[in-house]
Amino acid sequence: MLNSLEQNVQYRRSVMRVLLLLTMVGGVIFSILNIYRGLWSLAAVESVFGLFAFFLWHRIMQTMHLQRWVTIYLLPLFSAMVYAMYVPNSAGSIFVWILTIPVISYLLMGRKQGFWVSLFFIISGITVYHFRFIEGDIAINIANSLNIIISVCVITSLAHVYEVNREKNEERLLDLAGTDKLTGLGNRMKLAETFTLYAEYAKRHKSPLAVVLFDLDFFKKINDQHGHHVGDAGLRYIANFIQARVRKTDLLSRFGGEEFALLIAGSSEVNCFKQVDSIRQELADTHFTHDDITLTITVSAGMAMYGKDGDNLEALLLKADQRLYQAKDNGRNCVVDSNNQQAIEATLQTQ
Ligand SMILES: Nc1nc2c(ncn2[C@@H]2O[C@H](COP(=O)(O)OP(=O)(O)OP(=O)(O)O)[C@@H](O)[C@H]2O)c(=O)[nH]1
Repeated sequence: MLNSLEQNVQYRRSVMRVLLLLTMVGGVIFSILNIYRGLWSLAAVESVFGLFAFFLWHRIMQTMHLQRWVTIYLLPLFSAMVYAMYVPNSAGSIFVWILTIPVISYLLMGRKQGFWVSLFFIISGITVYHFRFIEGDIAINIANSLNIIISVCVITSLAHVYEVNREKNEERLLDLAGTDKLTGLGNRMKLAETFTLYAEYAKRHKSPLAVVLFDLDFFKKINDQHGHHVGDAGLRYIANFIQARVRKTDLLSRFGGEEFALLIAGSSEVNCFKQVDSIRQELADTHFTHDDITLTITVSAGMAMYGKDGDNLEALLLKADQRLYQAKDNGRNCVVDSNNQQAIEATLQTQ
């Protein structure tokens, strides 16, 4: 599953590909036409853009610096559109290309940059158009100017509204893709995305980051004895219970069937252990009631620390999972971290 950043990049790569193809075809056709008309400078600019588009054709699908290439390509392209109107003997119909600027810049640069780039080149385009093509009858000039300004406003507004809605829909879809339906918590995708950000921060600031795996004890019994709907309610109850006892910056996600993963950022190992253990203890002391059935649900947990136990999510989850299994072997309803791991191993061996 793609994260939000990658999703946006893929979409822009496809739009850029279409633009490059059109520029290559347009570059060839218009440079031949302009050579024929004796507009050498314009023909040279168009040929250069055709070649530039050809150069970018494969690169744009692989580059890590997509936005940089988009900017390097679009700013001279829009300048060339304005320049094409300025060249003596060029056709007034070139102005229709100016109308494509808001659509192209919103699609490729997003809402904010797209707006400013559109504004700058549209104003430049209109100014050059008036300077080159508007003369004679005042009434016709006013009508021409109004036509141009209104059509530019319509296209820019539509591009703006489209991009705002597209961004919102994309955000909503990614939100849904990262949410577990039963509990409303984040899922594995959300966990992986958040871990990437938190790990980057932890590395840079040398601050602690813990990965905790919780697993409900004897959960199968609850399903078997009281039905799946009670099991589901139990999962929601545990999700809310833990969520209410962690900080807003901690991320609780549903990792699998009856497993939850918790990322705790900025707390030392000792403090994380205390926090997780107090959640476990409080849960064991609390009753859960659903459909007149009252139960006590307990959890076992395994904890791993970024840096000490690994520097990627897979390694940390593996370590936390091993400790979770030790907690299960140790009789359940307990938390295992690197500090009590050896003591537990020793106890288990002497048994
Ligand atoms: N109600 C419900 N049950 C689920 C869901 N996902 C997984 N389960 C159940 O969770 C249970 C997990 O059982 P086990 O893996 O045997 O673990 P356990 O019974 O909790 O025992 P220990 O983990 O060893 O303490 C299975 O019965 C699954 O059907 C879910 O979304 N809803």
